[in-house]
Amino acid sequence: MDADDGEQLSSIHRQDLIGMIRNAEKIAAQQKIHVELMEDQLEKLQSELSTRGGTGAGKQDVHEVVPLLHNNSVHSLHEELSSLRKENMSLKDDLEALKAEFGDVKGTDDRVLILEEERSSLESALKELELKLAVSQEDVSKLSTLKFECKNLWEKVEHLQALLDKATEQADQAISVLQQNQELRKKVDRLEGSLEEANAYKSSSEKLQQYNELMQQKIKLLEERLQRSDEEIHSCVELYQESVKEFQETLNSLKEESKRRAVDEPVDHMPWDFWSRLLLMIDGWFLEKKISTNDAELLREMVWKRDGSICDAYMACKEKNEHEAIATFLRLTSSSTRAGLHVIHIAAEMAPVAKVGGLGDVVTGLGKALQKRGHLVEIVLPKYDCMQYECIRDLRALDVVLESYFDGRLFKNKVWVGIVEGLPVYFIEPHHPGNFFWRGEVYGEHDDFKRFSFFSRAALELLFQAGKKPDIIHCHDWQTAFVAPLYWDLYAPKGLNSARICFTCHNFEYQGSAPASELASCGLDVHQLNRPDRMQDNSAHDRINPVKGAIVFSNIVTTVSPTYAQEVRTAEQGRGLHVTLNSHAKKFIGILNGIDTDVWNPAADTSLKVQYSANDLQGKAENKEAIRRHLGLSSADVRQPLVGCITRLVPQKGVHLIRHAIYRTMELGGQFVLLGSSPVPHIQREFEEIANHFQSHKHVRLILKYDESLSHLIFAASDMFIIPSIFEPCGLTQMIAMKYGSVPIARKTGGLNDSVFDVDDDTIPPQFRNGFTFLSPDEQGVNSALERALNHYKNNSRSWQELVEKVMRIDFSWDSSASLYEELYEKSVTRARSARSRV
Ligand SMILES: Nc1ncnc2c1ncn2[C@@H]1O[C@H](COP(=O)(O)OP(=O)(O)O)[C@@H](O)[C@H]1O
Repeated sequence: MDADDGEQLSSIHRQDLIGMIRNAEKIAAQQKIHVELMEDQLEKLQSELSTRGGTGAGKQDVHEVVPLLHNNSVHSLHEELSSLRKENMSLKDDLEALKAEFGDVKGTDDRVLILEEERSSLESALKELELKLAVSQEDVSKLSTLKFECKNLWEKVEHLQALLDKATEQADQAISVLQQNQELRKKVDRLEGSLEEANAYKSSSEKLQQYNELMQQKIKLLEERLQRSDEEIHSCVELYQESVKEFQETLNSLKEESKRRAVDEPVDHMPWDFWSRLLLMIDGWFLEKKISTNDAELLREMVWKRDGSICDAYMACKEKNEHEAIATFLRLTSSSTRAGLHVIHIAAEMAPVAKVGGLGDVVTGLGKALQKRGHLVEIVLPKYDCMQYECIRDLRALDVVLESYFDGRLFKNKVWVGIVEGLPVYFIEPHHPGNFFWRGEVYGEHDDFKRFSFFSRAALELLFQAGKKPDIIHCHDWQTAFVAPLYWDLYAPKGLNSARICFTCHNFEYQGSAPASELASCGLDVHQLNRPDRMQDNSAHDRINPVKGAIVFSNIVTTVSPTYAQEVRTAEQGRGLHVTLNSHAKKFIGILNGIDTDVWNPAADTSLKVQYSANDLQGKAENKEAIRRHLGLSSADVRQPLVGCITRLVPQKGVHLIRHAIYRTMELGGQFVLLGSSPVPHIQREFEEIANHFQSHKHVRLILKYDESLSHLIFAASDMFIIPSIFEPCGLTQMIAMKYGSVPIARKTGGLNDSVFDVDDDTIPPQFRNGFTFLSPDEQGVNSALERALNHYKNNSRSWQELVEKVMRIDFSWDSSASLYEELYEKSVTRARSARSRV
């Protein structure tokens, strides 16, 4: 509107100015004409005057009149003229000024044009704004409907929230009911267990009663017989005297025979390495087709019996070439008798060459213990790139190619032999493009299922092609669980049928289940095996479960402690397999692991600063001092208790309770050393932060790595050892700790419950009490045991020392556990033999 006004004003002003100019010009023109007319009149008058002045007489008059006239009119004319001129001049000036003003007006015109353009652009912008206004008005109307809807929704949400609150309340009630149910379930399970035991006890006491009656009858008979024989005795005395003579003669002949037998006694002075080397040499000859199956079998048995003649033969041909050596050995292949069982372990771990956890310790410890008891024990392992090769003696590749089936074709394998801890070991190196055991790790690869199903099949193929006739094939954990179905489905029909299968599950948390189709790669029939009573996973029907397969297909199923064997038969700890275990309960048993006392013996442990024993504990104190110095901990107080912990840092081990124990020990005035590492990144990070926090602390140190020799030092140096596991199938560290005089503080679960008994528990016979235990897996639980232990240590040093000596003397060797395995093996083999002979 302003622009319009301006424009209007300026156009009026302009027109006025033009009008004024035009008027001025008109007036100027008229004035000019007027001036010209006046000038013409003036000229005419002048010429008239000059004419009149020429006549004489008359001139005087005229001169008199004319000058008057002339003077007046000319003067007025002049005045008129000059005023006209002035007027004209001022008009000209005005004209000039008007022209200048006109020029300004023209400039104004241009500005007006620009303003005009601006106005039109403003106009279009205005239109746009109007449009937008219209749109936003529409939006506003929509918004108000939305607001309305929103309000409605809000009311509904509030209503739902109320319902949710109600539902949560009900769910809480349901959970508490569920928990009560679980408690009840547990109680029922326990009662069932007790009932079973009571039944067993009842039946055995009934048998005992029958037996007593029988015995009494027998005693009666014997008494009668005794009376009769009294009478006979007299007559016999004579005979006896005669017999004495005869006996003397027999005795002499027996002495002779015993002398002869002594020559055939097993050679005990040769180390196990020697016998294993002999065995591998014979197997090598057989696989390289240099000796026959029969000869190999006979020679193996001689080695197995530690026969003196085969030892002599080896000594005799030490310097000879292979051909002569074979000839010497073949001369020995005369008749021989069987001594013990032939046991072959197929496993993914073996300490110390390929150890990740307790499984490795079991394979070696049990293997050595069985070997000592007179059984022939062999181990089959994958040939990992990351093995401790320095722990293998006489490692060599056999000149033979072992072909085994996988994914529809045959793959070549290289077979290596070597001796580990005195045991003969076969290492299988697959020539498969997957480079299965060339990963720098034992486990944790994306294709573990493939890697270990391949290995299980190749291991059986090796036994088959080597013509072995084992009594027991013992497989471990899900990695070699495939052996059980492979043996019965594929190898027993081929002729490798002498064996019973024993499967040991070291931890039911790891079951290796996979999509069913993956089972076909190793040659198993998916269709036949993916069934609820065979290998089908109990919670996912399109998956197969190798551990379940081994439970179903093995003759003996064991786990690593009696308490864990009970625990895994419940829904909570069986991880889905409790149903399977319960339906195969007859062949399922828990046997507590032992520890390898050749490796874990403070009196002979070369990793220690000073060796020591229960009879002389001075060395233990020196090791404590040494580790404090080594780790930069304070040594100011010799009596300050040191708590140790060596573990994989995984949830099973109660990592949050370990963390709590570190801080609580510090508060109670103790020192804490943790050695451990975690495959779980966030746990590893969390402990790295704690380690950094205590980096230069005087009383706490965390070493986050795997370090075998440091572990020996910590066991020896610590006064107490904490194991707050959430669940623990067996656990070895509590036993190792005790062997080294470190008193265990442990949660009552699995194998810990079978090996650690509380010093304050009156229900346990005093001779078995050996540590501090707690039941509830929480901080209060840890505190209660930790505080009791530290108080005992501080306030009763005499009694503490007695406790240390006592725990060091407990026998945790493999001897008793190996004898239980031996018994299981023998029973199973005997059953199979009698079944075969019946057929
Ligand atoms: N960081 C470590 N460094 C050295 N040895 C370790 C470490 N962590 C665990 N170990 C050893 O591994 C074995 C653990 O066996 P066990 O107690 O049965 O637990 P798991 O088999 O569940 O790991 C023990 O011999 C223990 O000394």
